[in-house]
Amino acid sequence: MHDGSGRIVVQGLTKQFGPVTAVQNLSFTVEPGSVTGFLGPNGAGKTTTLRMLLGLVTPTAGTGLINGRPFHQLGNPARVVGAVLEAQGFHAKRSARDHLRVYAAAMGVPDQRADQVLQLVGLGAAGDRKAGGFSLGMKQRLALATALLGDPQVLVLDEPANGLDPEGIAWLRQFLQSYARSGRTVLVSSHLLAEVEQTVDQVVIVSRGQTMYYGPLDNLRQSQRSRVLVQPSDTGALVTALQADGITAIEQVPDGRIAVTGVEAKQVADTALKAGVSIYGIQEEKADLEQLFFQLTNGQYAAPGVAQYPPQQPGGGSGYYAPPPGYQQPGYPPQGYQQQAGSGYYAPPPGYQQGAPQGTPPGTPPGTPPGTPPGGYQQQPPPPGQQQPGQGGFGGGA
Ligand SMILES: Nc1ncnc2c1ncn2[C@@H]1O[C@H](COP(=O)(O)OP(=O)(O)OP(=O)(O)O)[C@@H](O)[C@H]1O
Repeated sequence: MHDGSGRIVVQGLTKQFGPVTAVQNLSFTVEPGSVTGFLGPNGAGKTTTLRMLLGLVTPTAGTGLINGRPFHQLGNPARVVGAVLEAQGFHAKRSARDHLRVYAAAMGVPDQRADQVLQLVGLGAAGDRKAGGFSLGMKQRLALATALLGDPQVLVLDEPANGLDPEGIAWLRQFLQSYARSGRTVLVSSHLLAEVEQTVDQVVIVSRGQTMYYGPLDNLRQSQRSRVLVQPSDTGALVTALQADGITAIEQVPDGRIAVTGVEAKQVADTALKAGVSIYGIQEEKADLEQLFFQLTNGQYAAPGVAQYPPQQPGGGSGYYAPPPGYQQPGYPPQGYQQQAGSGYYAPPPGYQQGAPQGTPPGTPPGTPPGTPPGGYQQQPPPPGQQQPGQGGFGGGA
């Protein structure tokens, strides 16, 4: 019926709702044994993608496969895929245990499994309580318990941290990681990078229905480029001197300082000294991951207090303003990621790809060295020793 690989393959998925392109040519692969974060701001197309993957929405184009099959060809899909799209739909007057027993019967697993999954999600003491009286966080846990009933090989969760308190979020992190470490596949969406940052092995970052980054979070982290903020006695003279030294990624920040990207403070200070320019203040600054996420998803430079300037015109005018690292003009493809040397200032962060062209799905495995060019992303061959459904020992099985 299916290949038992536990792999999710999204290939060229597209969904058009009338004039709205909710998802556009999205491609990625989620391997077993890993947690993949599916990240993007509100309206980016995450839920629509998950709904297509789970057979709830018909794609306009492309495919979403689990174990090599579309969802509706999985046979007893609840035994293969556990999914939570929203923590709703509980009968308010039914106890958590009874709710789970109804689902257990429908998918052919024994009643006792209800108590097992209640324990698993930390609701062991709340089994007799009516779901209608549950907090949002408890409903999230109950929804997760429902998804776990069939001891599925693949977990697909849409914003599972919504409504969870910090302790609940910490618990969820640990839970998802151990689930993946047992050889299962976990795909979890969020609009907050910080929420999943400590959990995920790789991320698919989407914006306006398109892939903005796909790869290990570490690669994105290592792509952060520092810049030097400097307060010179003579801005024009320092800029000229820097340019003469071949340093062209320079911008002005609103407080009057200039920001120089891709160099160390010492280099800027040495150039200033050579040019007879005094330095009144100098500081190295590193963009954090959250800023990179904003850049990728909003097309805006998110650092507070930093103005956006048009790209430098070769040889033209005052000509020393350049966009900050990673800056993207609104629209697509983003303009901020261009070649590093020569005409442009910015390299794409490792893993960045332009719209995931159909037929060449990316598939960089965790651990790919930083700096791997987008062209290096290829679909991975099946890893050896794939877990078969029902194996893996997490949660005891049904
Ligand atoms: N059934 C529908 N009919 C029309 N438009 C839709 C439908 N479902 C989603 N959309 C639109 O598709 C786009 C993507 O929505 P989607 O819910 O997939 O985004 P999302 O990333 O999950 O956002 P959120 O984090 O807010 O849930 C939005 O512009 C949304 O309005």
